[in-house]
Amino acid sequence: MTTTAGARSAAVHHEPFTWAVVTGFLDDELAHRLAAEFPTEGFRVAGTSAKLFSVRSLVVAGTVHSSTATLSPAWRDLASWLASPEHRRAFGDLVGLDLTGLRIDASLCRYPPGCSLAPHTDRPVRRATHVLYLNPLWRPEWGGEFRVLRSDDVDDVIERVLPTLGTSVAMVRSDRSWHAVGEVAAGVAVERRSVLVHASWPE
Ligand SMILES: O=C(O)CCC(=O)C(=O)O
Ligand SMILES: [Fe+2]
Repeated sequence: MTTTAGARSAAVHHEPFTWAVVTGFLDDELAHRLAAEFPTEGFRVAGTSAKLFSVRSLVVAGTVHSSTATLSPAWRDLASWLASPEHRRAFGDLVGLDLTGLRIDASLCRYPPGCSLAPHTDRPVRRATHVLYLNPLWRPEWGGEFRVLRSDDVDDVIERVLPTLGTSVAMVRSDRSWHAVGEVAAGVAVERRSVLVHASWPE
């Protein structure tokens, strides 16, 4: 599995919580293959907003989910790598944490047009989150941007990150880790695709 060991990460910010926009976490060729082979079957609906997004498990509590057997080789390899000690270290390096002993979960996400995610900090069981975007082309007017927020106000924005292939966002959960996803514009012909990776406190 070819991943990029030294992700081309921008600065890690520590205010008002620890977050970073990371580029090149996955090798370019692999990222393009994953985007081209992004599955569209086997998802379940999730979320609480009017327009729901859908998710599909890749890794559950450090174990590759059985349903990945139906995915392409590139996606099966990604799932194995996400469940590996090498990935745990790479993820920990992004956010400056030792993730030893934490639970790792990963899932695929699809946001259809009209879908958004209201400001939230993630649940306290989360220790750190890494969201990798799988959209080869994304225009700013399509919305769907990740918003790093200063508060629970959706317009109190520190940074907007377009969900383009090769970009990802890593953050450490805290009571101040406010973030949101802008609404994917109604009428765009694409959906917003991502892989959501969590390190959680053991239950
Ligand atoms: O998709 C994103 O950019 C962020 C998703 C998120 O914050 C979440 O699912 O908790
Ligand atoms: Fe979140």
